[in-house]
Amino acid sequence: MTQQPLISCTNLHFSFGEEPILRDLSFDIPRGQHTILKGESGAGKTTLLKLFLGFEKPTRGTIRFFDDMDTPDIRSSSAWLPQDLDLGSGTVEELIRKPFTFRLNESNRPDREQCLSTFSQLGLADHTLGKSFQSLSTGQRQRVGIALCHLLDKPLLLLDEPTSALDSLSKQRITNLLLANTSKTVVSTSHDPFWLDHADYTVSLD
Ligand SMILES: Nc1ncnc2c1ncn2[C@@H]1O[C@H](COP(=O)(O)OP(=O)(O)OP(=O)(O)O)[C@@H](O)[C@H]1O
Repeated sequence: MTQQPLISCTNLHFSFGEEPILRDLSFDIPRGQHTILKGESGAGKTTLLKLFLGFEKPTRGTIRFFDDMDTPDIRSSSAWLPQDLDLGSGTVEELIRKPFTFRLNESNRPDREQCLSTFSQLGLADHTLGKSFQSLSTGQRQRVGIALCHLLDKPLLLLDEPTSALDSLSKQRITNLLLANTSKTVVSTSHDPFWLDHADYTVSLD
């Protein structure tokens, strides 16, 4: 029996003003799999993730979330890694603890050992926790964001170009951390041949 998808898009259109971005897209996001949205720069990959998150609304067509993934709830059920993540000012530890102060995430609040273990799996030194987030390199910021997505432990991960600033060892580490868990649905955008090799499905926006 074919499993019900987690997200289903039907005849999806999206325009910014007069500028059409997405035209008549229909596809499913299968649960427990890694789907990559691919397409040339400007094709609308980030925009599609924002439509999933409800930050933008389709001009026409529908996005249907199954099970507990109702549209108003999508942000509670997902961890989002934006491109060029900026968590603000403060130490890495202060900033990654912040989302766990919300009632929604309280039950997943990690202890220091869990934070350090996740950091270590991503090749981030222990002392990174005490550093100012603003002082980190782009690749370190990206890995801190990935650590946070992992620690939030949500059923859906929405990752915008998660490997764009990373070397091959870091890419492998992310693959091991995020893609080994088949209970999670991962949707990412990418141009990266290494990451594209780790897709179960791809959706082309070209
Ligand atoms: N807020 C906005 N207002 C108007 N146009 C926008 C806005 N955000 C994005 N666009 C336009 O929508 C198009 C798609 O942008 P998007 O960021 O989704 O592309 P992308 O496929 O993720 O590109 P890249 O691979 O370069 O990150 C681009 O032409 C962009 O200029």
